[in-house]
Amino acid sequence: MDTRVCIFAYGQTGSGKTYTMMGKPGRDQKGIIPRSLEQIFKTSQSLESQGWKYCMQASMLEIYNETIRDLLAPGRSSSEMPGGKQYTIKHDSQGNTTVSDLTTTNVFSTADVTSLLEKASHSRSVGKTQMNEQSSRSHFVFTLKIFGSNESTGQQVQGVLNLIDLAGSERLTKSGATGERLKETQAINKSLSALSDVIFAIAKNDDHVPFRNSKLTYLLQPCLGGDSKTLMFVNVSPEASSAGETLCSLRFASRVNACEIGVARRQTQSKSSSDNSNRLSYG
Ligand SMILES: Nc1ncnc2c1ncn2[C@@H]1O[C@H](COP(=O)(O)OP(=O)(O)OP(=O)(O)O)[C@@H](O)[C@H]1O
Repeated sequence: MDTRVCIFAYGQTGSGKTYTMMGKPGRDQKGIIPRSLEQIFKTSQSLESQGWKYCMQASMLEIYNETIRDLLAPGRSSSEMPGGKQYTIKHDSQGNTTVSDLTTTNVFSTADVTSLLEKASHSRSVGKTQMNEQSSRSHFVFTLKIFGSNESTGQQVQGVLNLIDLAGSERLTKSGATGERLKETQAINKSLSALSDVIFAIAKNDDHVPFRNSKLTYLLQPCLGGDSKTLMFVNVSPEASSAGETLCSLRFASRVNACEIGVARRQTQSKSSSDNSNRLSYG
């Protein structure tokens, strides 16, 4: 049985999505990723006394111009040309997702994850826009797979946590994008609108949900809707010059927040787990 969770950071370029998800390493300003991992490791340790043993596997990828890149691949650096391996996404009948050839690393502590995050941040596609000196030009997806087994009761549980730093939503004129940057911005905007199409199709209970319209939505298909839990942070910039973008982001947030897209069911039999959420939470 699987518990699947997605947490997104959405917003205009430079509004603090990466800061929200990663924090500032080394300055004790932790983001959602290190905080979640700390919590997970703490909880797994506290459950040891009840016979639970956990195995955790992390992977990190980015989707840049609709192409998957493995951020933990040996020898990977941001100067590498895109292309090379063609990573393909597969879902099995149980809703387990695999990406072919993607590096998956066993992690045993928060320190392990921190060093992987550092490695991944050096490999991420960044570029300079008028809005942000170090702008993320890709969607970043951190995935933690958790396998738990209880020696005394024989129970087994599985979970998947996806933490996603989306590429910045931005209007072409404002971002100052030309050439490659323009192509990137168009790809980003297209995939963000594919994400909202999927969310709203699930909310409306449409027969067809267009998961296949972008790599991001196809990758996350089993983790969106159904029994899964999804949370979205919307980051906005307080500057007056960003008012137009802020309004767009807030409009998007209020539409998303109005979505009730399913009932998140508790999937584990662990006596200690709480079941206080029966609604997918957006916004
Ligand atoms: N709450 C905050 N406190 C302190 N600094 C912040 C905060 N939010 C953002 N920053 C800083 O603002 C700058 C832009 O933030 P960040 O890179 O997180 O934006 P972003 O939304 O991820 O942008 P992009 O989409 O272009 O990648 C960074 O230098 C970041 O450290």
